[in-house]
Amino acid sequence: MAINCLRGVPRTPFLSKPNSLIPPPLLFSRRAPLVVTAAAFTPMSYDKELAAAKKAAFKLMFLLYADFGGLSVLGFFSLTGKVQKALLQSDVHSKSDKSPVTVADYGSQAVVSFILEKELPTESFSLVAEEDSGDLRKESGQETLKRITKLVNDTLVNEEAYAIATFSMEDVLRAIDNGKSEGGSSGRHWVLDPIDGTKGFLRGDQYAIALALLNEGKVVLGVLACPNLPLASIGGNNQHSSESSHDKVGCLFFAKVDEGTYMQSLDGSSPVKVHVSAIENPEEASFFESFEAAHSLHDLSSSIAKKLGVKAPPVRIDSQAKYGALSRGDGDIYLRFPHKGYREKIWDHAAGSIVVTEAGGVVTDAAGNPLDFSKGKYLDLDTGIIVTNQKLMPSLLKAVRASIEEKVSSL
Ligand SMILES: Nc1ncnc2c1ncn2[C@@H]1O[C@H](COP(=O)(O)O)[C@@H](O)[C@H]1OP(=O)(O)O
Ligand SMILES: [Mg+2]
Ligand SMILES: [Mg+2]
Ligand SMILES: [Mg+2]
Repeated sequence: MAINCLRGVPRTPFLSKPNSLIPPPLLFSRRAPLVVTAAAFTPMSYDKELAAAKKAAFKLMFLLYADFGGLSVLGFFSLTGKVQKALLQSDVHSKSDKSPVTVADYGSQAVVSFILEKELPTESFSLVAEEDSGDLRKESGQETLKRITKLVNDTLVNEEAYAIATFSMEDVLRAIDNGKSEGGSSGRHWVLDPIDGTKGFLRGDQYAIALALLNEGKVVLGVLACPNLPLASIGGNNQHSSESSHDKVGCLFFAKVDEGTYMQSLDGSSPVKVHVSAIENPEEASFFESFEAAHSLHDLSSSIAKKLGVKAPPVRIDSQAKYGALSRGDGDIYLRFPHKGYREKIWDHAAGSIVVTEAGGVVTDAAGNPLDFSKGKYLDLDTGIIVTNQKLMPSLLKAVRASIEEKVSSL
């Protein structure tokens, strides 16, 4: 089978829970009817939170953008883009699980942590994020820490409002360690994958900065910045492409609960609302899966695609860019079946899942259950993650069940 590998390249407002301090009979009494009801159902807009998350993601997009040439006028760079990019990609370390981590992963986590704290000073700050400072505190991590600190200072150089002349190495370590929260089902928690798809980043392929906010265990907003994703569709449908968008890369997706999903480019143009594809016939569908065979069972995906009658070859790309691409209808299905023993983390799916669901799609585990982000940093799920539009989901679930049963009985 030919493989398509991409390279380089208001509905009802959200209502808060009724105020539990108000005794239930009073809510319905004649003495205080309307006032209580209005106070009890204050809509939560998350406007401030979204603005802060977008600010952080845009800054990182500009910084990590594949070809900085046209953007240096904005004053974010002390180095030319190509040199900076080479530096970011050259300092690669291996974590205890053997996965790679770079100056960009650490730097991105520190920048997001600083910006959220500074932009939202009145809110209690909890961040569940992928990286920690353990290796950077060792003697062997000092050179890397210096590079990260320079990257953070270069990124935040124009932020006079933050009233910090320069960030020290200790400031950077503390900002990274802000990400140690465990999350859970109560209160608010930011969820961050500072570079999702580090392997794609290192290859010059797809990667994403993925930031989401949980409230009472539910994802209420998500921002997904994909610096290498073309503005034009990467699927066969090409519904968002125009002459000028063909060569442009750099897409930022954002979504708030019950308010839809939007996509914005780096050139300052207005956001456009996006929707998942409306395809109903699986034979016309195309599907995304991991570029890395070690991240997802490609043979299981191809068995599912065959059962569904999907004709197009898989589109294999790294990171949550798959969720972004699916949210604008570039493809119709995303299949993810990690190898046995792998535990999915919430930062690998929180932003992507709200971007897809607010665009009209459905995200479930292989048994059809919605993803539960309230259990701490891991997702506790059945076998894998499947994503598609509402029309295709019933037949996709049937094909997934049949393929998994076949696989189990062949063992
Ligand atoms: N062995 C693994 N199986 C599945 N996913 C993995 C594995 N190792 C790392 N990942 C994570 O999977 C995601 C990328 O998957 P893909 O590109 O295949 O969709 C990333 O979040 C990556 O982490 P990271 O954020 O460190 O890059
Ligand atoms: Mg990683
Ligand atoms: Mg990740
Ligand atoms: Mg990561």
